[in-house]
Amino acid sequence: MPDSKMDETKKKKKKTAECCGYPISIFFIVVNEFCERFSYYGMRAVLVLYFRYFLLWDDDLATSIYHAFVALCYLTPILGAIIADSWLGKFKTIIYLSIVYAVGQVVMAVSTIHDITDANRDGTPDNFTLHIALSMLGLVLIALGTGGIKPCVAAFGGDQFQEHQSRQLNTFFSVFYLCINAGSLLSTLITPVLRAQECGIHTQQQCYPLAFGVPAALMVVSLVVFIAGSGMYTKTAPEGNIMGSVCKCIWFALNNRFRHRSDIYPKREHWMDWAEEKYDKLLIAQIKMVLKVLFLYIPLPMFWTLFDQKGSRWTLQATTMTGDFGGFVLQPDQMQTVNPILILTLVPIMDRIIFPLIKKCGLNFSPLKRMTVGMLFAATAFIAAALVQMEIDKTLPNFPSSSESQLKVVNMHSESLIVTVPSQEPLLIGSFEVQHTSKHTTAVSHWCFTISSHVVFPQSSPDYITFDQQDIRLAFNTTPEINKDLSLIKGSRQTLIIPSEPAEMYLKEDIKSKPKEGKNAVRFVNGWTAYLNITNLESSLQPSETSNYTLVSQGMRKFTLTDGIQSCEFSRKFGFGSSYTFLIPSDLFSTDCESIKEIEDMQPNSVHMALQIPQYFLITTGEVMFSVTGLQFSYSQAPKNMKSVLQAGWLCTNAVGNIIVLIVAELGKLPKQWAEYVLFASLLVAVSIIFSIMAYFYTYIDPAEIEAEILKQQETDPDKKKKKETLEMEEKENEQEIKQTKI
Ligand SMILES: CC(C)C[C@H](NC(=O)[C@@H](N)Cc1ccccc1)C(=O)O
Repeated sequence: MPDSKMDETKKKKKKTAECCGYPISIFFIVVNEFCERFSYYGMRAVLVLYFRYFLLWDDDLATSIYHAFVALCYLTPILGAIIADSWLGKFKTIIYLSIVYAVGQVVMAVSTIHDITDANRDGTPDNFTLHIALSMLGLVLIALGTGGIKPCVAAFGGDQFQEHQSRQLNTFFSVFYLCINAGSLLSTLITPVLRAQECGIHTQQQCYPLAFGVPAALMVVSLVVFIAGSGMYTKTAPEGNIMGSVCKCIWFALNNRFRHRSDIYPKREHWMDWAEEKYDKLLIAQIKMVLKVLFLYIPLPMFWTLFDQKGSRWTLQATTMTGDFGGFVLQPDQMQTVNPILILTLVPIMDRIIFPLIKKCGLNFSPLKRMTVGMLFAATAFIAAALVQMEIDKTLPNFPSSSESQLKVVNMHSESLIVTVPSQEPLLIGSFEVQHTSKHTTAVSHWCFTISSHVVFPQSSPDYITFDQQDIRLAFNTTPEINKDLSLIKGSRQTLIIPSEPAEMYLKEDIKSKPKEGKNAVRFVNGWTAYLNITNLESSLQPSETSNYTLVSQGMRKFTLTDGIQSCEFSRKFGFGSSYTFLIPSDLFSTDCESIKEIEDMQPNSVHMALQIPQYFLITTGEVMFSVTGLQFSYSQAPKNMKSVLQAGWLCTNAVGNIIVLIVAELGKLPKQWAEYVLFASLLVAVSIIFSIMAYFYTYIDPAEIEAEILKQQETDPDKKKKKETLEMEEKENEQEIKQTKI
């Protein structure tokens, strides 16, 4: 950096106003970060639902595009850092990219207004292509904006501190992290509520425009707050195409080293020293500092691979648990908010109590040691998750394997039936009609058998049944006896519905995994003599017909049944993750829906979501030790002109971690979820051991000190002094020439 520029920066630094030892400009930066994170996490909280229920994409497409977007948000920091450090400087980069970001949020919000293409006013968009195109454009702009400014804001915040404020500088990164989490916590709580409102010009629909509009407004506020602090910032000027110079310098060093590979040339201390012939000592020293830190970052993505699974695997785990906390009910995806809540409590506890206590005990808990311990905490969190999973597995239904089928028989005929199936005791199934006095007694039997290859029972056997692979024969004691060949689906659960006319029996496939998002799957079998309309069902039910499953949320749910003339209401309280088949009898209306019987296809979740709190506590403790320290470390170990670049390198470890999650999800899982958790925990322990060895060999530096020393050396070095004087003379001559041409 030319001396004149350094002096300028120093002079500007002296002028900064302070409050309680902190530069006042910091206030604008942390408020800006709070609003920006509100905007980002608020939009993210409703994004998958928008894909799924507005654009009507299937689950796979919705989750893939969502993860691709998140990964892009952590890859674009490189671009932002290059623009900031080489061209515009951090201040201008933050302003320009924030504008791009705010425009992206507005485009996204506009894309969610169904009325803009709903010409026939049926409540659904008529031109999905336009909505998709707008939302994709919005997302690309958002990814560019959020990722682009991310490395600049943290580094710009650090730049506001002067040399005597090193203690405050460390606290700044903690406060910065608190703001991130306060913003994300509020938005993840608020935006889903906004989405649940109804709004629209022609028809009332879920209010996505409000859910995306509020984050857009917050991004505009974030930009305004940042600009408001403009007069108070310390702005370090960019030093031309620094990334270009770095790449050229590395290339030259590698080339030069290769050309001088013979033993006759004396060895140099570092391979970058082979650039000395052409490049400034200062630049070489700065590159060495950056490369040393980047090398240390190689194992870090593994931490994020585990950390990012709390948004996917752990939320899925929560869907198999119950969230009834007595006074309030927590939805599975709301469990994630435990992370920012814990951050808000753990960061001050660590900063004020734990770390000072460790220091008092005389232990050197250096940044890299903290990061290693953070990784180990994350690994333990996954062990805790595995233990919870084992508890859940005990309560899960015994689903058939791929070579098995499970069959349940429901008798809605007016008399009891004896059903015989291969290798089973004949079953006496009470008539639906005669058992309705006891509401919860079900006319059902449920058993499991393995479909083996062709088996022939002796012809003389009284209950002879032949089944060939998945084909089975059932015999009923009706007169005349009914024999029915049925084809079962392997790896599936099915119900044989025997209606009032047994010969018309049919198979209906049952739910074979826990319903999504902790919801409950319900279906009805119509034993009433005419068609029935039931609220929440897609279409009306013909006599003897069984509806498809429909999902209902936890809590008291009411269903109205009507045949067009009479109607009655049926209410039931649901827990989490259950499944029921409701049998509608022929005396439905005379008993005012009281005679409806239920069959529990799948019992409600019984393991409580509170059991996930230890794993959240462990991973968040790990996050505070790893992520807050990493942010601080990346700033403190970076040379002045590459602060944003190193922040971007740090964020890149997160992007790689996210990509690993995507690959793992694609490759498939281990048969047992708990085993996968243990595998990830073991991998992270192995990686943290490698990292601790690498950290052992790392020497902490003060980049500013090294830079100042090299500059001083260069001042006194006659060769360099001469070079500098010639350079300055050349510059002056150039300026004069330009002036003359203007005249
Ligand atoms: C992890 C990021 C690189 C850093 C930071 N994220 C957090 O601080 C998370 N604890 C935020 C969060 C909020 C809600 C649900 C999960 C995570 C960031 O976003 O900058």
